[in-house]
Amino acid sequence: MKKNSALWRRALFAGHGLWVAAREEASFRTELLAVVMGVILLYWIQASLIWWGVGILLMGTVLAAELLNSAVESIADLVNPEYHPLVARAKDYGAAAVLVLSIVAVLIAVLLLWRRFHMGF
Ligand SMILES: Nc1ncnc2c1ncn2[C@@H]1O[C@H](COP(=O)(O)OP(=O)(O)OP(=O)(O)O)[C@@H](O)[C@H]1O
Repeated sequence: MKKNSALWRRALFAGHGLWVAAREEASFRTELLAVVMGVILLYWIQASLIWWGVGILLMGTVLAAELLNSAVESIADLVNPEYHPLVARAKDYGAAAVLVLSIVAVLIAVLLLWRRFHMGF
């Protein structure tokens, strides 16, 4: 496999990864839905620029973590398609990373709403 291909080709590979994840991974689709809801929420409460920045950063981080988790799952399934406790551990760690970031995102959304309706911006 040729390495370091042209930028446009690498962007195509990345776009293909996004497309496959959206098609194959239910968790990724759920998180895309959460991102749409997050954007609607930020728009609805007329969030300030800094909160838009925080929100976009968090949403992008959750999506990126899910993609990395899916990458780990694919490699684990390739290396060992049968049950193995280390595969379980690797997959559970990946899922835990996404869970931690998702909890952080929800807590920050609650903080944002609390600030918006109790203190304004
Ligand atoms: N080969 C395996 N060996 C041991 N445990 C496994 C194996 N495959 C899956 N598991 C267990 O099942 C869980 C779900 O794995 P699966 O590959 O189905 O991920 P998923 O449902 O796509 O999860 P996610 O929502 O994180 O993408 C893992 O976290 C792990 O505990």
